[in-house]
Amino acid sequence: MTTAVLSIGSNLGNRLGYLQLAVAALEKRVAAVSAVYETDPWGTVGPNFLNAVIVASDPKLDERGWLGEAMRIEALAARTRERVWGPRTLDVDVIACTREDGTSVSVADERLTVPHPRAHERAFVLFPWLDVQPEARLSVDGWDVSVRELVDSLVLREGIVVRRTALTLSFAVSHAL
Ligand SMILES: Nc1ncnc2c1ncn2[C@@H]1O[C@H](COP(=O)(O)OP(=O)(O)OP(=O)(O)O)[C@@H](O)[C@H]1O
Ligand SMILES: Nc1nc2c(c(=O)[nH]1)N=C(CO)CN2
Repeated sequence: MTTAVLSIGSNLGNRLGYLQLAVAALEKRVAAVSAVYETDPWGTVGPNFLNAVIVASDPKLDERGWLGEAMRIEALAARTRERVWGPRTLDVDVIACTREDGTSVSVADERLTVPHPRAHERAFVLFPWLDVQPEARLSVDGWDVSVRELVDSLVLREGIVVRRTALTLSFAVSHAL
């Protein structure tokens, strides 16, 4: 059993519909879903994104299984990769992964890096993450830091660059996994 923090984003087509597709595709494994945020493109140009964060648990998946799920769900949204960080119907990233005993997964190879190596500098990940795990912590360059502190320092440096919307994503509540 592992629990994953997944970041979802869309800036092409029916953005809210694609985020909802991602939540629905995870079915009863979804434990929590953040608010939906409208965000300026970070590190790229193009249309604004809608972003959110999902917490999901699965008794059978490890971190590589979650990457497989992320890719499966992107394929459901007909995600294409024309250029790096180009507009996309749906992006699903594995931000962090925790084992049943509470320990955090740490891996880095050519296919998968967890925690996600750029999560700590992305307001579009950190703000929604705090909605669903207010006490979340993240390993950054080997240092264990609170996500709230990361958000506070981002706000000091860049100001508020994400906007919480009234849009919502619905999910099936599971009581027994
Ligand atoms: N934690 C992770 N989550 C998702 N993909 C990852 C992760 N670590 C490594 N990858 C690899 O990154 C590859 C490229 O992913 P993708 O094209 O979605 O990048 P991106 O989301 O546009 O950029 P970024 O990784 O900066 O968010 C994937 O094929 C996957 O193998
Ligand atoms: N606002 C925002 N900017 C981005 C996003 C994203 O989801 N939201 N994803 C990126 C590559 O994964 C690059 N830049």
